[in-house]
Amino acid sequence: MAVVLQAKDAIEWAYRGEGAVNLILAYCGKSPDFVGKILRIQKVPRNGSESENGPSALTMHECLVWGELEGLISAPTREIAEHLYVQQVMCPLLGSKHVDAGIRVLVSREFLEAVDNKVLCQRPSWRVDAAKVNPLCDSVLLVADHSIFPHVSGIIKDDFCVSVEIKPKCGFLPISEFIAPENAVKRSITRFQMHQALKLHQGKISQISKYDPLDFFSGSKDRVQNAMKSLLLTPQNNFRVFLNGSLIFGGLGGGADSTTYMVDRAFDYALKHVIRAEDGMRTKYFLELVTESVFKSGLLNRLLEVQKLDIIDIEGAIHLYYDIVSQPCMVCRQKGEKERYASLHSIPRDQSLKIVRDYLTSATAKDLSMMISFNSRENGDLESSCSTVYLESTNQSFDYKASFIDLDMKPLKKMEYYYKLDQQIVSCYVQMMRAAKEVDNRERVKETSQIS
Ligand SMILES: O=P(O)(O)O[C@@H]1[C@@H](OP(=O)(O)O)[C@H](OP(=O)(O)O)[C@H](O)[C@H](OP(=O)(O)O)[C@H]1OP(=O)(O)O
Ligand SMILES: Nc1ncnc2c1ncn2[C@@H]1O[C@H](COP(=O)(O)OP(=O)(O)OP(=O)(O)O)[C@@H](O)[C@H]1O
Ligand SMILES: [Zn+2]
Repeated sequence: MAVVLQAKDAIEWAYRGEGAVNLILAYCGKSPDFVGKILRIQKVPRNGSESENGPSALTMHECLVWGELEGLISAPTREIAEHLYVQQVMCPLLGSKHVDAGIRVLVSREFLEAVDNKVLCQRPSWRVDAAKVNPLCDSVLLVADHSIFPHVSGIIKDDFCVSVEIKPKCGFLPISEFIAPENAVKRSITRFQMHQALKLHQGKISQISKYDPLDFFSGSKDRVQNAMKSLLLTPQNNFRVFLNGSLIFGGLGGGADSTTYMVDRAFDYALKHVIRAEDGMRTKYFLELVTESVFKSGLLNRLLEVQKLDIIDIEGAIHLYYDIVSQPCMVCRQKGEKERYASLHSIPRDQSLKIVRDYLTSATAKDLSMMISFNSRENGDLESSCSTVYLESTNQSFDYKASFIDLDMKPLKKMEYYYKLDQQIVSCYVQMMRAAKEVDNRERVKETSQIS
């Protein structure tokens, strides 16, 4: 008999965090069906009406793009279609060992309302203002809790588990021939770095991140280590650390400017049950441990391949989008350069569909996060289904498990937004660089005139 979570069950679920689209609850009860799991519950924007945002299946054009997936066209709701997407697209690409697609659990409206009320005071206020739990969902996702350590028997071991969450963002520079000459900077500066300038300008962050995705994906241990140090200095929504499921570093509830993290000594101290080292040294060794496991897992090579399914950049893919939705191409119209993109507008439909499908898959891969959980291996621990990593600095071995989370399908209609955002990011960056150069020049002129 299928379980349907009721209002009374809400007490056993505690707020864990959230992103823009989903609310995450961790199980704190005793039912073996739920121990070690989280619930991923869809939210709905407060400014949208319930019926507009209630469960609906894919659009007609999305069915064209994703129609080859088994059961997709007949999927009665978007949630079911998205679940199929994770199972059939993202799992094979990223490796089923690293993805828990989860199972759908039925919920009553009363359960969703009870949860919404219960977690209200724990959520960041700007997230509360933006969205609430979608009361119209009839099911939610039950997924493994990657912030605690899984064990062979399914039983959670009674010791310390530390886990990191990293949102690496796009790890390569585009080389598409369709990038307009005025946007050539995209070939040499990462989208992440340029986006930082826009976020700063919009007041979404107070400081530019020191993190460079190219370091993280470089394949060089020193550069990965560098990326880890930068994440520690400016975590934003790219870096979090949990101890036994509780956040000990990084911002709760996502968002770009996280400031609610432990700093320096407190974080170092919190690691004392995990990293055997003197005060002040644990953070450094912990970063070494993460670097080592990121390296050993080979996860980034795989992720980069999926990100690189975006071969012609949004500046190319947008033209195919307009063909798929049978609308006049707004970009060609706006640019008045029809000839330049004529080759794109004349490719066979099945190829357009594949390129856009790959673009959207890549968009998921550019936005997902990875979680790596660690459990110290004691001498007596013989049996382990996990990979192990050795931390030379402290002479400790750890079991670790690496997983990807947030593998949502990106809506096809977001293509227009992606194009606009891309142009906005580049133009803001170019303007900021120009302004910085002018200031620089003025200072130089001033210095020269002072000397002479
Ligand atoms: O466009 P980006 O790179 O800002 O990515 C968005 C993320 O912003 P950030 O990583 O902070 O820059 C954004 O993250 P936050 O809400 O800022 O934590 C979302 O992940 C968004 O995806 P979706 O709309 O929830 O499906 C993300 O949108 P997608 O581009 O992945 O659709
Ligand atoms: N399986 C999991 N195990 C442990 N923690 C998780 C899991 N899934 C999500 N979380 C936590 O909840 C947070 C929000 O989850 P998620 O990224 O899935 O939300 P989202 O709304 O889809 O995000 P986005 O804003 O990127 O669209 C994550 O950053 C992570 O800290
Ligand atoms: Zn066009």
